Amino acid sequence: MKIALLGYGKMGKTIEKIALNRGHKISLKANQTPTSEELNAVDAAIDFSVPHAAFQNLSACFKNQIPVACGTTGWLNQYQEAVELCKQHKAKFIYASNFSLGVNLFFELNETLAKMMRKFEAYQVGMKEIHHTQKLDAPSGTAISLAEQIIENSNYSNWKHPAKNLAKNELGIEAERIEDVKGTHTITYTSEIDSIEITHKANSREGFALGAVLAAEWLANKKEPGVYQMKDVLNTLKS
Ligand SMILES: NC(=O)c1ccc[n+]([C@@H]2O[C@H](COP(=O)([O-])OP(=O)(O)OC[C@H]3O[C@@H](n4cnc5c(N)ncnc54)[C@H](O)[C@@H]3O)[C@@H](O)[C@H]2O)c1
Ligand SMILES: O=C(O)C1=N[C@H](C(=O)O)CCC1
Repeated sequence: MKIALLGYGKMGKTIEKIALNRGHKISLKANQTPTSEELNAVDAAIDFSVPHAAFQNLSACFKNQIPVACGTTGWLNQYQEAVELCKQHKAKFIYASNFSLGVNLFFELNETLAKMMRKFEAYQVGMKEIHHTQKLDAPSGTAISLAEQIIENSNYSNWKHPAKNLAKNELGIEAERIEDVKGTHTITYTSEIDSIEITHKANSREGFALGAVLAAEWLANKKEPGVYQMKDVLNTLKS
């Protein structure tokens, strides 16, 4: 299929390699919001741009009914508005804070662990994410997704970054920036007696890129318009 890459930076370039290997054509590489004319020449769009541009790029896709997979983080204050606009235009949309298979398995592990630990009040939960120094947002989108899963399955009521002066029901998220780190997320349950820790470490950007291409393929083949999740894509691949 013909793909538009909205954002041709580190991720856009990695996605291009994976998409070409899977037989797709990159018809547009844009570092600005695409025009309707540009969008109407493609079958699907993949947005890995910058936080302040994501909503505008998505709106352009929805208005032209171009299926769009969005991996850009740091714009979630406009997510509900994007959902409404997508529905209004009967478009197809997936946002994932993390498209990699490994992190999506880690999400399942995180949810299960949170459910297991819910009744053990002696344990405090902490979260830390580490990314490269060019990252614009903190905490990472993945850390926010992980925190939301824990909050849904525990007595924590909200997350806080930076993780300072935490109230009893606040889950602290620490963020560190180190040259060239692709993405590491650690969740720790600590009591006076011991600690339980789970970590996901991305060794390259290829996992994110493959997941995004799979999501764009899935959306382009999907008949029904709607707002979908990476879970829907992975469930289809499993069956
Ligand atoms: N969901 C995931 O799996 C996942 C994985 C990695 C990165 N990300 C996110 O993807 C985004 C991009 O990451 P990156 O490492 O490629 O960043 P990057 O800075 O290397 O690339 C971003 C690109 O977007 C371009 N850009 C600026 N304004 C634009 C606009 N209006 N329209 C389109 N493009 C525009 C920039 O010129 C740049 O080339 C970030 O938000 C990051 O957090 C998500
Ligand atoms: O490199 C980035 O930037 C990443 N962003 C996503 C996030 O914010 O969670 C996914 C991991 C890499």
